Amino acid sequence: MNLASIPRQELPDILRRMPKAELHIHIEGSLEPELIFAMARRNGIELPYPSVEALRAAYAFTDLQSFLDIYYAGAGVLITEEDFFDMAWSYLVRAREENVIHSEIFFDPQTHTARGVPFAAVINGLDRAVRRGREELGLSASLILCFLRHLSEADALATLEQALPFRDKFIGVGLDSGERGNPPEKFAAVFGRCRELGLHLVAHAGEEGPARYISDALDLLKAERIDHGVRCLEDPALVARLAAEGVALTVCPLSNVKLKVFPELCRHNIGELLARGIVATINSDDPAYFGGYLNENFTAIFEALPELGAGEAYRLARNSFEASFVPEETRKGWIEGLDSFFAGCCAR
Ligand code: HPA
Ligand SMILES: [Zn+2]
Repeated sequence: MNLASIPRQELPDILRRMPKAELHIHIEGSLEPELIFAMARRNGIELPYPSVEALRAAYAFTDLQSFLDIYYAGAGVLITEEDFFDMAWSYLVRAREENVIHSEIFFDPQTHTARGVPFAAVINGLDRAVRRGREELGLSASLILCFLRHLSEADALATLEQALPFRDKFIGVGLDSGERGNPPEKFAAVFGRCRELGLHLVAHAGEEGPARYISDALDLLKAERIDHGVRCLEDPALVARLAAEGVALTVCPLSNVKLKVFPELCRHNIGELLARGIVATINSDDPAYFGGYLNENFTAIFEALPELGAGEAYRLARNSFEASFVPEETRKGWIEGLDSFFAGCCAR
């Protein structure tokens, strides 16, 4: 397969059409302003914004915390099982249109249970959408429960207890929310317990927090993947370790620019991460808030970085399958499908 023979102008179309997995999407971050207004109306909730446009105009973030404030406020319209179903279904339909064939979806139960929404309403709504997605869209999807790191470990442990009766409805746990001042070690005990339970483990680290949080997430939490992780380049020994151990990073280019992790897309380090042999992937994070779903993240970053070509497109899609939590056989089948897709592109 001579990927170098593929002309650069064909890349946007190839990026959109190629099969891929998404491994870093917060389902609450897929809640579009239109859906926020529809749910507020049907649940009798008054929003502090007069219109969809006014709400969208408020999406001018200066950092992670300024985003989280508005993201948690938006999630306040989610009340019933139906709301959680509708949110997830709308994401899955969109993902299918973008040729996402597998998605590992984060959800933040504490954002909802703290408001009195039953845990069962959250997970049953999401699970119903995931199952319908498999059946009707042919899209493989699973759920990852995230603990909010600005809350206590005791709160995370209590959330895990609430989740255990639904153990078959999620495949792993993650760690999200404000990173600064909430280091991985704060959650070592709850991650230890999740590990004993056979859950997959991931953690946000090295988005706003230092490179040290990435190594601590690996050593103290035994995280199998790192969400974001882009600040690893500040520590050359860590970069060598990530590459040698094949630790995947779920990178989110549009999110990184909106939250000022990088000043502009053309300054993003995804090209360098790949060049150093890191298993990097592209993801949307919170697409309703950051200006694009998965394909928009791909096309925008490829347009911004001249060092990304067809070889990198193939590598990123392949990494997304290799880093996914599906059985080896499934992964192999998807990679064969990807190989045929790219062989077709070379032959044209
Ligand atoms: O990018 C993120 N970082 C931390 N917490 C989050 N919750 C939703 N998106 C994010
Ligand atoms: Zn995230």
